Amino acid sequence: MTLIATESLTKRYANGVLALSEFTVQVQPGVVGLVGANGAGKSTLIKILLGLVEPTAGGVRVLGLDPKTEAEKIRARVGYMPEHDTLPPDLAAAEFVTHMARMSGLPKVAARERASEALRHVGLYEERFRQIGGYSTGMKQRVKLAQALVHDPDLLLLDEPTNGLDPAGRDAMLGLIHRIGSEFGISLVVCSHLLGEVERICDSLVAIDGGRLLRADSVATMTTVSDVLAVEVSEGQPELAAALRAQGLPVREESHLILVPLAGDGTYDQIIGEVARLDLPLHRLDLRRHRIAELFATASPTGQEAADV
Ligand SMILES: Nc1ncnc2c1ncn2[C@@H]1O[C@H](COP(=O)(O)OP(=O)(O)OP(=O)(O)O)[C@@H](O)[C@H]1O
Repeated sequence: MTLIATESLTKRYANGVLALSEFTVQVQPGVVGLVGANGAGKSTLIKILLGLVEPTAGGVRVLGLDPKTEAEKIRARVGYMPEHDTLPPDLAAAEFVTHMARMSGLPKVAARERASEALRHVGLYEERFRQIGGYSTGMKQRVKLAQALVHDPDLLLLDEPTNGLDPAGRDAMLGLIHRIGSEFGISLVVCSHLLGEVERICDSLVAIDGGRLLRADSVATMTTVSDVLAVEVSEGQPELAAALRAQGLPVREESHLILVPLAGDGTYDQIIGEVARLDLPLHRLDLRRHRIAELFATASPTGQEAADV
């Protein structure tokens, strides 16, 4: 079944801001990245999917349901992890997540059990009776994830789940998201302006720019091999680049890589020949993959921000 389908979805806020414009997309189950710069319209889309914000025009379906008339059914099957910290500092994580389970309609005992289970999944089982106010940012993010998971949803919507985390916290959160997708079989939509993160954990990607759909495709398709060779040597990069230029190759350098457009097998031979002649340690010589960031390179300046990371 299609996870999310929108048809010419448009949202204009009361202040005149056009947050989404004629946005049409079909998203299949899996781990889906929703990427775009700040202000691109990601949160607006999430809120429309949950029935929290009404679209100005157009159609939308989540798990085949209409958020306008079936918001309650959607919330029973969808978990939402908001971007900002909305957690009650005076409650223990176990109390809060149990409360959220009760709000989803679970009976008392089942709610308590499911809360413990969800907190165990996110790695907070041992700390579950401590007050949330004393938690680190990473632990708070995990409480937000546990409350989104507690009613065993079919779909999780995560808004910037790695916000405010240090590199180790980010890695842990991304690992957790990946595990939820692969082990629990739950579909996830992960909102992010960090393309590298999305590339790492998502099966497919919806790119949004200025409220418009830029592209929706599988990550594998977007990162197919290009016709540019990437050459990496651990020393002597300037000498090698100069030698290849002297051979007439249109060489470009990008940090530790020399990039050479492939023009038949001869290009490989020319590069290997020069590496051998200069006696340089060759680390890498292969066709470069397209990167998701390239998507935004030709988009508007707002998209550029997303392409920078
Ligand atoms: N309640 C609102 N009233 C008026 N304008 C809004 C409202 N919410 C969002 N906007 C505007 O709509 C546009 C899209 O915002 P949105 O929050 O959906 O983007 P986003 O991609 O989620 O960005 P971010 O990552 O910064 O949250 C922005 O210009 C924003 O200022």
